[in-house]
Amino acid sequence: MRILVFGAGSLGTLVGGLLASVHDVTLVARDPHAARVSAAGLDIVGAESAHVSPAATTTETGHSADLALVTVKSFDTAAAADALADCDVGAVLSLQNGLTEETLASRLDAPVLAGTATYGARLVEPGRVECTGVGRIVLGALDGGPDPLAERVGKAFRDAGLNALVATDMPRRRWEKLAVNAGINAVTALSRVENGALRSGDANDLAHRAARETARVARLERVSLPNRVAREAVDRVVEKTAANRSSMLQDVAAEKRTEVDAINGAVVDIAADHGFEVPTNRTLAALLRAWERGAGIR
Ligand SMILES: NC(=O)C1=CN([C@@H]2O[C@H](COP(=O)(O)OP(=O)(O)OC[C@H]3O[C@@H](n4cnc5c(N)ncnc54)[C@H](O)[C@@H]3O)[C@@H](O)[C@H]2O)C=CC1
Ligand SMILES: CC(C)(CO)C(=O)C(=O)O
Repeated sequence: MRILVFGAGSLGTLVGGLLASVHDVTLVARDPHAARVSAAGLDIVGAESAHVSPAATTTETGHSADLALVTVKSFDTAAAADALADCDVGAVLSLQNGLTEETLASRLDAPVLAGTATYGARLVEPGRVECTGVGRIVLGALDGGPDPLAERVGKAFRDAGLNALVATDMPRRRWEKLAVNAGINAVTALSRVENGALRSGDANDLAHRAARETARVARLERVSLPNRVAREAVDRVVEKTAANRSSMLQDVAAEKRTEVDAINGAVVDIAADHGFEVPTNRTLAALLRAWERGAGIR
């Protein structure tokens, strides 16, 4: 399969690099990473290890591929979609956090698949990516149901040794992941704690409230996600990732823009479309945006 990875930073480089053992992969990245991969190949280290040689370029448009993986941060999704609109791609799959597929689908002709990724990835230096945890990629039709295209993509991922599952209930899975991110990311980022600090007490209560509101908005969107399931998902992920610093905490620590708009912000916006108020998500989003403005990155 000819696969274009749009936005090869940490996750895109890891997944694209693993896919390159079997498929024809092109990483769209920024220099010096793109130049280094072109010149000397890519080292994958950590929980996965390989040396592979995908193509790498900073050119964003004019590509032709069977599949485009979108792995930019959520706030770069619209720009990525506009660049992909000037490519010839058979399908698009987002592995991003937050609700980004709608942005892609509204700007692109190609079918857009939904995806979630729990692999851990860190770009250590140009040309070198660390797999910090072997997770799973789940993908499927954006509106749910069986999908032959998703099956082909899932097989292509498994052929390259990736742990990939094709699911027929992506709407529920996306909203459950959103509830987990809405509950964990903002709370850990604002209080500067590891995920495990959300096991109990006020922080656990706050994470549950954000997740419960997200589940309620999911149901307004006709996605069946009971409050209990969302709360339990938060607790399960907190337990499993207790020693992790959430991606949003890492962004705040590095004084980088966060994905709050596509997580708590998306919950607020979609709730508002239904005339519904989500005070916990609104407060978390407002605090993070205030921090971003104060840090001069918004
Ligand atoms: N890193 C991880 O372990 C995981 C990340 N995710 C999600 O995956 C998405 C990506 O995360 P990361 O890889 O960590 O972020 P990242 O910031 O390391 O990678 C994004 C890359 O896209 C590049 N980019 C943006 N616009 C571009 C353009 N127009 N042309 C070329 N390159 C462009 C940036 O330079 C950056 O290197 C996020 O939504 C994140 O939440 C999900 C699961 C795990
Ligand atoms: C699941 C969780 C919360 C793990 O840290 C995550 O997705 C993130 O940090 O963005």
